[in-house]
Amino acid sequence: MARKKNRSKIRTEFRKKHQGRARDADLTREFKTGDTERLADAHHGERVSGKGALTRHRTVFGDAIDDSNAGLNVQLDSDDALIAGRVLSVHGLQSRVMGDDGVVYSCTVRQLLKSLSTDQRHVIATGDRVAIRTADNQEGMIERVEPRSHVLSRTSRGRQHVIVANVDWLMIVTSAAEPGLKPGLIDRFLLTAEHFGITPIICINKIDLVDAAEYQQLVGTFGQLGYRVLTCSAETGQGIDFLRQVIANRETAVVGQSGVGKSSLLNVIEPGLALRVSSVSSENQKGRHTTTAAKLIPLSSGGFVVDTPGIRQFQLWDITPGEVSALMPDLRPYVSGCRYSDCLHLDEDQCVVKDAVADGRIDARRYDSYCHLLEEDLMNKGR
Ligand SMILES: Nc1nc2c(ncn2[C@@H]2O[C@H](COP(=O)(O)OP(=O)(O)OP(=O)(O)O)[C@@H](O)[C@H]2O)c(=O)[nH]1
Ligand SMILES: [Zn+2]
Repeated sequence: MARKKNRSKIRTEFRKKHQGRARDADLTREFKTGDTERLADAHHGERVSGKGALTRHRTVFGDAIDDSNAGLNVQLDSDDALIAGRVLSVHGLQSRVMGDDGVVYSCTVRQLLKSLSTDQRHVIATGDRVAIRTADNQEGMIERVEPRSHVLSRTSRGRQHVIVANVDWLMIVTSAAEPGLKPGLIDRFLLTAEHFGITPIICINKIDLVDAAEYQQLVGTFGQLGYRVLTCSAETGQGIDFLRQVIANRETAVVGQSGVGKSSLLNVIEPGLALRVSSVSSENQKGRHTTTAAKLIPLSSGGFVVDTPGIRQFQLWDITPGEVSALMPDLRPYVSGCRYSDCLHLDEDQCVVKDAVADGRIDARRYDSYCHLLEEDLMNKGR
């Protein structure tokens, strides 16, 4: 009996050991024969092919080796350890990466990654989650880019240009007064959020300047559509604790018209940031999105905000007229009932959306906003 037990134990141990070796052998074979690297990369999420000397193959596949293989990792040289980090900003071939150790490293990009053929103009985007190999001097090399979740991007000459990657929230800042609230602008930013699959939060700032009751109906309309709306004041501090909680441990892109108080809000959310607050906006930021790079700002509560001129005015770059109604949760349920499958719900016959507006099932202001957007912005594009 004792012998039996022993044998089964030995078999189990042998199997474990053997499986470990097989896995190791597979990895080694892949790279030793490896003039073609097949980083059909569980990490990068893209099929990749290219050439390169892969002396550090175990590191590349580091996460793919499961715990039962921990023994293999122990044998690695200590300098083979990669640090996870977030790309704070990209400047040409250099990126600033905040490592999980809290240190900001100036990083280059590994040659193999640079040579990857992707749809993006740059392999690395602000907000990317990366694995870096570091040296003592706060310099490093980006070895791996993790798959991106939501991105804000725009298409330029047929190529997707990622402005910022891995964004959770789109914080749409408006002001109750000075400048007065523009619901149509909120609608546009909501479409942007819907288009990119990013959760919007509508912040009505400068609530100290008005009677909050004025906005109850508007807040109600957005709330009924399932959007989160909050009123706040950077001046009095109203709503700030809540806002701080909402964005803690998230990545939040901040958008909104000039002068609504974006910098002021961020300064009270994160004392010490000292973002410039301007009483009058003198800068015309139109078109600046083409040149202004996004920057991630770490928050002490965890998470990051992205606040750059290029993102602030960010809206509707890649949305076509036909897509808009599907991005509006109040119009969406009706669109399939229209007579024409390509109905734009403007002047067409037997339009179910227009019927729903006529009998109050769709808010008339929202429909108005939809018409304005299509007729004045999207259908005039390029004129
Ligand atoms: N009364 C009041 N004034 C505010 C509030 N928040 C900001 N302001 C004022 O509004 C003005 C504009 O604030 P900013 O924070 O610079 O606005 P911004 O949205 O960052 O503007 P840009 O940088 O031009 O995009 C400043 O004079 C602020 O002091 C608020 O909650 N209440
Ligand atoms: Zn229609």
